[in-house]
Amino acid sequence: MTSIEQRRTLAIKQQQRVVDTAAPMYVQACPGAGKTRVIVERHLTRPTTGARRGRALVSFTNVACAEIQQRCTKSTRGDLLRFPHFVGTIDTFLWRYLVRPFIEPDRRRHRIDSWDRINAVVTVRGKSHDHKIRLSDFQFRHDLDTGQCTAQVQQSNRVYPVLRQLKEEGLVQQAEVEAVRIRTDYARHRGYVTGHEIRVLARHYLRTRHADVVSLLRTRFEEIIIDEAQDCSNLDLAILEDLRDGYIPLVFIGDPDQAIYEFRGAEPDSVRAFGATLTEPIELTGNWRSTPAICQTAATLRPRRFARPADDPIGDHHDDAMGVLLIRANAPSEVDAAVTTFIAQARDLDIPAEQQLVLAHAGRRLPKGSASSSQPPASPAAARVAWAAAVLSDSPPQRTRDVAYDILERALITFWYSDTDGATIDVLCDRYGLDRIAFRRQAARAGSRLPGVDQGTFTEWCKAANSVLKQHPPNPGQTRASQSGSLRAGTAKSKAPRKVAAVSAGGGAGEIRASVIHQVKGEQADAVLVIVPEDDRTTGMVDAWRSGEHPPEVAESLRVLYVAVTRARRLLALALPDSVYEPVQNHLKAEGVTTLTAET
Ligand SMILES: Nc1ncnc2c1ncn2[C@@H]1O[C@H](COP(=O)(O)OP(=O)(O)OP(=O)(O)O)[C@@H](O)[C@H]1O
Repeated sequence: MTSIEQRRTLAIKQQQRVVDTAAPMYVQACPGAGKTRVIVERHLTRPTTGARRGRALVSFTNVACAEIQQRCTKSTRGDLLRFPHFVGTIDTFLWRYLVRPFIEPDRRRHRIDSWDRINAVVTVRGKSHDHKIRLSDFQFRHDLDTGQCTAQVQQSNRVYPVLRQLKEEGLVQQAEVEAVRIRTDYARHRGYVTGHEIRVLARHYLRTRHADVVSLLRTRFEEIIIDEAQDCSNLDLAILEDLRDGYIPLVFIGDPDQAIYEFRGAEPDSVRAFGATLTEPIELTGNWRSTPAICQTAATLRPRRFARPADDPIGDHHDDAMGVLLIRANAPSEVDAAVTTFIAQARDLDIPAEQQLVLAHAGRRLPKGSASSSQPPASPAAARVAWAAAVLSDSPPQRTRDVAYDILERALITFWYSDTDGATIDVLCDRYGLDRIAFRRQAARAGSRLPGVDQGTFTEWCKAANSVLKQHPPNPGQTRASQSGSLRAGTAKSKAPRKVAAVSAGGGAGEIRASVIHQVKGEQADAVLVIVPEDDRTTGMVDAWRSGEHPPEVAESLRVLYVAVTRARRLLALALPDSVYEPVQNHLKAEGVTTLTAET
């Protein structure tokens, strides 16, 4: 048996190879392999040629970009984040280098990072009332052959209540068709572009002005590193194929087993196939994050056709003998008891609350009252303003603060000028002659004077909030266009404002965090509880897990489970219904995974 030092040396050698090898390169990394560290190291140590030629580090989320930024800054190399380099999201990269320079002068486009920036909402007429879902709650897919766009509601805590109603009334498909219609209208007729349109345009310019696009990129970048490559959609891969064919050096680094955006066309086979056109994969197989039992459990979840030995646990918990905790939880009501058991076990291991994470595939499976505070409610406007007031009183991260100010600014403009949908705050400021910076200051002042969310009913809160808005006219001497922009409690009249705002008390401090799995990609926690629900797919999914043959209808569910399991550093707990409890337990045991049982 090789010693831990030897195993770490091997893993560091693998990482070093990725740092040193010239592009093009395909890197297939296991969970916890330290991809970000390797990418930053490459950026720190490999020179670029020429003062105006840099490296592009492209990722899919702001969180991943922030991590890269933090590490460069920590190494006192903040210069590596600026010109001629690029560190940012794929959306910004495509916009800045493949779209914006080529837009025809007569076709104005306004880039927005989310459809929430123009308050775009999909309305579907229901039996008793209209159902509203934010356009940002849909995922879009582009058919490469026909150019046709389709939409799907994205699972999240905030979308669940309305999604349930739509399902009950058989209106989901209608909502999705309407989402495509609204999106097309905003993009075609008003020139707004978000990630999807940017990709469609990038592909268009790659086809119509291929030589120009490729020449710009080759002059500007030594290489382009694509992090979290498993999230590439079919459209992203088509764009990357064009870049590869233009001899642009690509470093394509990811973990296809963690591909969980199949609807967008992020299919692990396509990601692997594209990677293989660059080079033979360089593998990172050392897991710096998890215990041996967690690495073994992850290995059981990979499809047989890509089976490989469990990744090597080489981090701080490499010799932690803790087994995987199995908890029975049948009815949704038993989930709370499972969480209590999990917390008790985590406490026994001295794992603090902020290192405990409860995960489920869909928001409705999470324990009651555990809604995440980081996203505002979908509607009504008054609930969003209450959310903004509540989160701003708790020193939120910059991104949450920006969303909150955006909501307050919109509330103020709506209060004074009525309808604001379909335009960004910048456009509205232009329209009404407001100084953008002064207006943000005013919205911040109004926000700080909004009533607290812990007293009275929501009707009372709205009344008090309206009088605050009334004291903040955007222009001196302003009169209201109409009364229609006042905040209204709607059906939440007698509810507590905090509940309507969906913000947990104390901003979640000291409380356990719960999330849908899609929202914790790339993160880690000392203790993770994964809730496996009882539904019509559970048995099929567990059968596939046991056999290693993953048919298409459950393959992505198993990858989602894989992502969840691999977030854990020390304690992994699975809450399982009776129907699959024994099969999972037996399977893990047969695969040599130590399990612990707990009755709730
Ligand atoms: N060479 C190393 N020495 C010590 N710790 C390391 C090393 N490489 C990575 N780590 C640590 O391992 C942990 C996992 O790294 P990271 O989060 O970058 O993994 P990842 O490859 O992005 O995983 P995933 O895809 O599962 O999110 C981090 O805490 C990181 O600091």
